[in-house]
Amino acid sequence: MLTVQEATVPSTPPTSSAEDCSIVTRGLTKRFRGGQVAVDGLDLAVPRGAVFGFLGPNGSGKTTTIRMLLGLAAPSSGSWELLGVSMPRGLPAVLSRVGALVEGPSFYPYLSGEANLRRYDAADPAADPRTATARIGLALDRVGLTAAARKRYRAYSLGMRQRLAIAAALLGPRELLVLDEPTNGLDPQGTREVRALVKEIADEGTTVFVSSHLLAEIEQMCSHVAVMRAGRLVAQGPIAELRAGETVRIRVETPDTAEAAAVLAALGLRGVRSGDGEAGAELGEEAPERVCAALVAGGVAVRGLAVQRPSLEDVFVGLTGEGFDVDG
Ligand SMILES: Nc1ncnc2c1ncn2[C@@H]1O[C@H](COP(=O)(O)OP(=O)(O)OP(=O)(O)O)[C@@H](O)[C@H]1O
Repeated sequence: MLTVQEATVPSTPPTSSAEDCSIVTRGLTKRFRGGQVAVDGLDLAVPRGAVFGFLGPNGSGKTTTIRMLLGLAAPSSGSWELLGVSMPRGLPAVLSRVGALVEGPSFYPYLSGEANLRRYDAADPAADPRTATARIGLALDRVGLTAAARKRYRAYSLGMRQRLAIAAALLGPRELLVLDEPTNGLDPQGTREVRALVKEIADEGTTVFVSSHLLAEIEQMCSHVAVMRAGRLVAQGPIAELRAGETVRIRVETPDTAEAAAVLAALGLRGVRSGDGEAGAELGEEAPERVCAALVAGGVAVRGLAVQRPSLEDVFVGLTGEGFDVDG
């Protein structure tokens, strides 16, 4: 279920039932001491098994929300559930089922990846030292670092470093993985590695909640998205549903613009436009190859034909009436 909310209108709770969700928030709000409202009445519903993109420009409240979800910051008002358990009371019971990468763990450059994980695990009072070796081996395997386990951390590439940080969040079996801007500061190769890893982890059945200020990244990685702006939720839902409302257009490059427009109109296509060496229309249910055949049969010299799908950014602009002003 896609919900779109005006930044100025109080948000309505999403309709997904709480049992089907790994994260639910109701009216979650954080007001800092100076009076600044960083998160304002947030109603999130993160379905189990989703790769849920939490998207918003820098300063829109993503980290503050994640910190509240994990019990690292106290909300000013509102409530939330993780894995169906009411928080913050249930935190001790639930946290071992939740892996998180928020303020990236600091690793020792002179120790190997494996030794770093060993230290990290030893610092967790909830982790059983008797199973440490097996769990560390499994976590390294999951992030594809088994071969580099004995290599010193300082010799790791940026992507390997971030994968090790994710391994640290996977030192036990997790039902939910929360990643705050996991590709921040990575080169394109590292970004690809992390993106592929997130997909693999999700394929194994773990719900992944991942924040980013990069729309393209969320688009490539996630099944669902929530968009934040200035502490408020602007839209949330499955990306496929966001896309379902989009208008796909067909564009013909031709010197015969008037004739092309006539053929498009004769096919019953809506929104026909022509001029400046091209003609176009909304594709609707029509197949592009049929449009092409009709143009050629109609004597139109077709120099180029393109099906234009709006980017997710265009969809958001259409939904919210505003641009999505983010870096990258
Ligand atoms: N401890 C704090 N005290 C006062 N204001 C804060 C505090 N932490 C965050 N803020 C403010 O709250 C707002 C939301 O910040 P937050 O870090 O949650 O945003 P974000 O979307 O995660 O951005 P970024 O990607 O830059 O971290 C910002 O305006 C920020 O300056």
